[in-house]
Amino acid sequence: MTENDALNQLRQQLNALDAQLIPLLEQRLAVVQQVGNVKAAAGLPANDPQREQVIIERLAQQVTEKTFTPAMTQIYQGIFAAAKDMERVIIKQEEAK
Ligand SMILES: C=C(O[C@@H]1C=C(C(=O)O)C=C[C@H]1O)C(=O)O
Repeated sequence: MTENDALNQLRQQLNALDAQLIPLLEQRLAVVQQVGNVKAAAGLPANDPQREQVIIERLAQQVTEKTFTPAMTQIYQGIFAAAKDMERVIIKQEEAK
């Protein structure tokens, strides 16, 4: 197998994994949208660092390959940032009403 074949095969594995991840991330964003609606109604801020800390600690327990923990934490920090941006849009829309 050439190096190019190996790269293509690995990228196909990534494509298959992404095909599983994307619908799950979409489901997560749909729940985040609902959280944004609840926070907007309750006057709560998007950012909840304590809750994020709990998620980060749980993922550190769940990750079986411990050398992946920093990368996984980084991924989740990106997820939190995107979630909070979405929530802030919802909260702002509610405040403008
Ligand atoms: C979704 C929430 O809002 C924010 C986003 C989080 C997330 O994406 O899991 C966690 C905490 C909050 O900073 C929440 O408060 O549960």
